[in-house]
Amino acid sequence: MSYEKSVELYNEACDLIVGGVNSPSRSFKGVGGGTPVFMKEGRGAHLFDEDNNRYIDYLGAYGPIITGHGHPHIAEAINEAARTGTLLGTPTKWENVFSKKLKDAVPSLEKVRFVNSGTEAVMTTIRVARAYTGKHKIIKFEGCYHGHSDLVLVAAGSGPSTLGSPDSAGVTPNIAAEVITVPFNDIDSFREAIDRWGDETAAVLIEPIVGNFGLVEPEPGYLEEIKKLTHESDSLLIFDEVITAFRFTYGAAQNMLQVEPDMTAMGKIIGGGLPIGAYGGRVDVMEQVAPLGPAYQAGTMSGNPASMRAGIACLEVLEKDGVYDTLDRLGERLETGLLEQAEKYSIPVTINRLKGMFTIYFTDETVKDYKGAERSNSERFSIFFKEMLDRGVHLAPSKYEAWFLTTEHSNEDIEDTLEASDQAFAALSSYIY
Ligand SMILES: Cc1ncc(COP(=O)(O)O)c(C=O)c1O
Ligand SMILES: NCC(=O)CCC(=O)O
Repeated sequence: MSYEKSVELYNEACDLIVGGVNSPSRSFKGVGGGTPVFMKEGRGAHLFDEDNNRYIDYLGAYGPIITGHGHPHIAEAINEAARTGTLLGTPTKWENVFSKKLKDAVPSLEKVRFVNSGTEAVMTTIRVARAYTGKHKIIKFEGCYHGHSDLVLVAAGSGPSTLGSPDSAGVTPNIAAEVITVPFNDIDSFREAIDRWGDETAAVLIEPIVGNFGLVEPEPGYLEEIKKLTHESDSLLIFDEVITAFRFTYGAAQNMLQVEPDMTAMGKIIGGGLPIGAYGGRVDVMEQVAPLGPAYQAGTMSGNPASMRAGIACLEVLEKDGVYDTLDRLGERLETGLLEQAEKYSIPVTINRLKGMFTIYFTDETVKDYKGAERSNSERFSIFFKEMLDRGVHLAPSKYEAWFLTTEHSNEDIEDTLEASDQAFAALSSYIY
């Protein structure tokens, strides 16, 4: 495949934009370097780059694009918002319509607030928890990523881990000292942390199903025990469902897992591809927020009609019968095919999958925490990634991310992907053996 135009654009971008990208996850540093592909169009399950190469897309823009690129129902909602005012600076009925839709799907959201990104949503839940409890520290889990606000850039997975800096520079030691980190799926470590720090802990912040050191599910009973211990120490439980909300079911992961947090942060899918974040939870906790309470949070762009209407339209697509079963069926076919091929070429892999989201780890061990994901083979992932890209399959350029299926992937896309992966595994085995 020729990437001439991407190379040209990337060189130009490097002169103009720091690192040539507007989010570090988009650089190819995590896969040994190279030129990120410049896309000019997305259509359904496919992307088209500036050199007119076509890709089957499994990046899904890092998760939001669950209904495929340019979905007509969402496009129509955005067009309508463009015609009638993208930003009015007053309340609009769309905020009510959308809040009600979210609340109906996720009952723990007694009250909500819309913001503009997952980062903002999580950042604010922490502030609100501090206001409510009068305590300062938070407990988070190693390798979970919660956006780029200061407090959560400690032991962060995803982009920070990919670039080898899970603890960001520029976060002051005082702030870092407010964060206690424990390994995911290890209840004894959590118990020790809460025994030691519970009296000072405002909130326990967790991805109930992890998406940032690949996809990792909680072990049975783990979240229930976390919730019990958190409440025993008069701290609040916050679920970061920025990736997981509306990913596996029409609702949040908490609906499936049957564990309700005190507050939830959301983003990605609920914006239908436009910038969005939302947080919500128990009414007595949420009433800490201005103008009712003393915790300040605001936003010029918050609740803008375009994001609201795109989000509502996206949920209207997702609430149709059979959407999540289809994602599951396509995911299962891919998982089975990839495992068969890996075995054929004697390449040890582990796949963690839930419905239409999965991660392939180049390791023979079960991956249940960040350390396990970290031990998986980076070099093999990088080779596989590039071989797939060259064959028109677009994945996230990091072993810590996931593949995301959309409602627009067809059986043919899956079979074409498996044809490409068979060749990618063959090429990889020639590097190894
Ligand atoms: C679980 C989780 N929380 C928060 C964020 C931050 O969201 P955003 O990139 O919209 O700020 C992300 C982004 O990937 C995420 O995966
Ligand atoms: N899983 C982590 C992300 O999706 C981050 C995307 C970005 O920061 O560009």
